[in-house]
Amino acid sequence: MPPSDFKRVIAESPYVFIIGVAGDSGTGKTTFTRAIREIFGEDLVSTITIDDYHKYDRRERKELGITPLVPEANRFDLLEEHLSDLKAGRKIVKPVYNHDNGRFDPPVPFSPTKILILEGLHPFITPKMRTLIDFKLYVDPDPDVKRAWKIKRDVERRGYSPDAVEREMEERKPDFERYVAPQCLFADAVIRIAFSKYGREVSEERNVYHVTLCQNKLDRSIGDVDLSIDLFGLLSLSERDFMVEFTTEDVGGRTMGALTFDGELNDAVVRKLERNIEIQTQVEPIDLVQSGAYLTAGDMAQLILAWRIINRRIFIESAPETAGGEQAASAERGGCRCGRR
Ligand SMILES: Nc1ncnc2c1ncn2[C@@H]1O[C@H](COP(=O)(O)OP(=O)(O)OP(=O)(O)O)[C@@H](O)[C@H]1O
Ligand SMILES: O=C(CO)[C@H](O)[C@H](O)COP(=O)(O)O
Repeated sequence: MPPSDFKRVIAESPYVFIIGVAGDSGTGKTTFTRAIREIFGEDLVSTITIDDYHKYDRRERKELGITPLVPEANRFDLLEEHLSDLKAGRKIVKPVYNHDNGRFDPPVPFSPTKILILEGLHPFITPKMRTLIDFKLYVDPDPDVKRAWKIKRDVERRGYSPDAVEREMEERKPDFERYVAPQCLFADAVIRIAFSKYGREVSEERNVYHVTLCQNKLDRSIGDVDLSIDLFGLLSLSERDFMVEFTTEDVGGRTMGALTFDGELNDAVVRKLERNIEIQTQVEPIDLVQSGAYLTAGDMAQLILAWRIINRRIFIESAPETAGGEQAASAERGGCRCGRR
């Protein structure tokens, strides 16, 4: 199938492709799937947050003295049932957890779309969930980045005080290490985020981070989307710092390809990249960057990741029997946390 046909093929196919995004609260799960939502649009993509499958409300968790990170505090049996239904094209009635008041709202009907993003603390926790998910992403910011994002978000949007957020993060840490972090062993891609090597203020003021995308090798490359540009020429023209590096990294005993970006690319580079993608995929220009603005390392990682996910989806179309299989990684590799902590 030529790459330019992929959007139509996905729209017409009965296959429900599930993207699982794992990571702690406020770690960028929604942010890093933005390109996918922008490319395919609301008709084709919907999102389920696993928070909706908490077993207890906030008050009950407090009384029981457990965090939402403990698997028993969640209804994974119901989530498995719902994922199976959605995968088979059936509607579900989904619970709703309300972060504003810490209680459950009435359940809502939810219809399957051709691309379903499942994001939360535990998307890869059970073998059945791992089998149902077609592409697994683990988002892994450095602890200091995670702290800064979480405080900003929870103070500004969820009404907590900075002290309360810090305290909660400390309390959650053991459960995070025990139940959430090991899931990176099952991921097809791991995104690591650190403050920019060009200075923390560059991150805080301009959203520029040092982003590494660790990836499994491709099933089979459709490889025809040429993201290549005359990097040296363009970087020489670039008004701001930008770096790109390719190495390999050990992720829980697996060797993954690691593509790192840091800094910003200016308008000329962005337009050329967008034009390349547009010509080769026939998708609308991906408006990640406003005119005259800069493409950050994080935007770049999103684009590559989006293309990687599309690649996996197309592979399934041509070899459906291989879909949803357990990845090579196994929790038995034991204890390792993405090989870096
Ligand atoms: N790449 C990024 N660059 C800058 N800030 C970011 C980035 N990713 C996340 N953030 C910050 O962290 C906050 C949370 O991000 P996001 O909503 O993507 O996380 P999440 O993991 O989906 O959170 P949750 O599951 O708890 O809703 C954002 O509001 C933003 O302030
Ligand atoms: O880990 C989380 C996922 O976002 C939240 O802490 C969990 O969903 C509970 O939410 P709240 O703190 O609003 O009661």
